[in-house]
Amino acid sequence: MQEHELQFHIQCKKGDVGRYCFLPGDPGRCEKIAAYFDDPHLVHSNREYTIYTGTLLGSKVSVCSTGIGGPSAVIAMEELHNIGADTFIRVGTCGGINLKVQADDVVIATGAVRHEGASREYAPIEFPAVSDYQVQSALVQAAKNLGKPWHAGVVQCKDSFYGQHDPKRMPVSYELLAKWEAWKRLGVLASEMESAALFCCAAALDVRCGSCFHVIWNQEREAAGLDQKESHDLAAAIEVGIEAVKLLIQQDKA
Ligand SMILES: O=P(O)(O)O[C@H]1O[C@H](CO)[C@@H](O)[C@H]1O
Ligand SMILES: O=c1cc[nH]c(=O)[nH]1
Repeated sequence: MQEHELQFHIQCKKGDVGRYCFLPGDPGRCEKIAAYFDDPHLVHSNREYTIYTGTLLGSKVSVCSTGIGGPSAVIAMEELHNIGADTFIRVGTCGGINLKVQADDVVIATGAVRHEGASREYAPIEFPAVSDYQVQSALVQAAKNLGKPWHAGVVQCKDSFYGQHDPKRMPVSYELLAKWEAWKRLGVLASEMESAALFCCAAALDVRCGSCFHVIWNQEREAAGLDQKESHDLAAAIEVGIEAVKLLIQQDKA
């Protein structure tokens, strides 16, 4: 598809989006992220894809929601890349796994477990789903600059939200429970759904991608009787993402 044509799913064309794109799952998060831009405007909304564009430090930036799961996330990345985007930051939510990860913390992904399907159509399973080093470093620096509680490490991605939260009821519980135990023993920080596919798609397209997350809860802390906290205020994760893009814009200009 040509860059001047409307992209099939996001219904945008070259000029509509910036080089830097935020990728939340929830379309309702786009307006909240765009509120941090200078001169934000709604570009288009189609299916799960809602797109706003504005500027940060004078550079054009956009936010495009991706919906839930890898397949729709990589469609967004492919089509945004077709029309000029080359730097992506997923600002998502996750559920903690590692006991040190608490509700309201910010998790920054260094890599993602590929327990999902979409990444397999980009890279053989031996290939690691890792975030871009520059984006990852900018996210860590941003969390430090803003004084937010943060953790950097591996996140787990899967295709079934209820396979994470109610694995015993699934016919393949033997596999889900055994692998979940492995993620715990390997120190995996948290569970979400899109980064593995996005990181592999980014490698295939030769673009930069990183992820940061708001921790909603931690089912392992709850199971251990440590707490039952739940938080739905994503402000810290959004602010870390915005600050990271500002750092990247400054580095790219230099
Ligand atoms: O809040 P978002 O960004 O959608 O991210 C997480 O929330 C959804 C599941 O509730 C999945 O998309 C998961 O990755
Ligand atoms: O527990 C959670 C929370 C958000 N997203 C997930 O995929 N899992």
